[in-house]
Amino acid sequence: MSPTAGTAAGTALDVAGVGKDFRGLRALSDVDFRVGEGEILGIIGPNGAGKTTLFNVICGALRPDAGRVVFGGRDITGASPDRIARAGMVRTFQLMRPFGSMSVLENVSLAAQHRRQSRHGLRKRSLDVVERVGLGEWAHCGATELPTAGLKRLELARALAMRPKVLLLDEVLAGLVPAEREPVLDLLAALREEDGTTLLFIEHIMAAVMRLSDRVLVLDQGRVLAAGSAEEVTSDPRVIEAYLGEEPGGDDD
Ligand SMILES: Nc1ncnc2c1ncn2[C@@H]1O[C@H](COP(=O)(O)OP(=O)(O)OP(=O)(O)O)[C@@H](O)[C@H]1O
Repeated sequence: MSPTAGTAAGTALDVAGVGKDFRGLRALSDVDFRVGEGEILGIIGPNGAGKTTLFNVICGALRPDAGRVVFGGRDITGASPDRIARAGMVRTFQLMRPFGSMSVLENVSLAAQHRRQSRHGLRKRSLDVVERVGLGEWAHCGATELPTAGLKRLELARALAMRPKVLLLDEVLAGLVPAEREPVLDLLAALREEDGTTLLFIEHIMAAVMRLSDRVLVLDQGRVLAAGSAEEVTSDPRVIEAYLGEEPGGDDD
């Protein structure tokens, strides 16, 4: 990871001209955007728009064919996911993959080991995070005993245990009923308010996008179709045609 000149102060993430092809299929094309420190960016777009591919490129799971990714002033294009996570950019996955033979706390501790800390510090950090996501009562239960909402919280806890500066959330609300979504949204808002965490979140549930985002990026066919406040993008006729028109509101997606 080499320092990159010219990154504006206060920019957490700079994605510049990113392109990605899968055997001739253009999944991302010239994607450009910046995220400020402590900003919350919602990412929306139709199925296949390239949202998850974008996360994979940012987090090092995929190497882009063009462009670069600069995190905290350092060019991380092509760095390994592990190295990027250690540097403080962490993602959650749409499909949760906890270690079923381990307890909730053990799963979180394992993630916490990514950041160097004492044994005592590690246990304390893991317990704090388990409490924070509301899984305190489940700490010593097997991870596979958790209901869907609990698995989502565990996925979030594992990411938080790595003390992210930038957190990328891939449909963290999917599969939750509205009453289960509220505490997760409150937690995400608190992460920014209390910890200053920068958040990027892919989401189909527009009520959540409207509530949480400072800014919204709309992807369509691998390109940035629009970017702006939630109000701006949701009233943009191109966005309505490409995405919102097909599934208005999306509250129970
Ligand atoms: N590993 C891969 N190999 C080949 N094609 C891929 C691969 N990953 C994604 N794609 C294709 O790239 C395009 C973008 O997919 P991606 O999963 O990034 O979209 P998305 O916006 O996240 O969609 P969804 O909302 O359905 O999750 C799609 O056409 C998809 O089929």
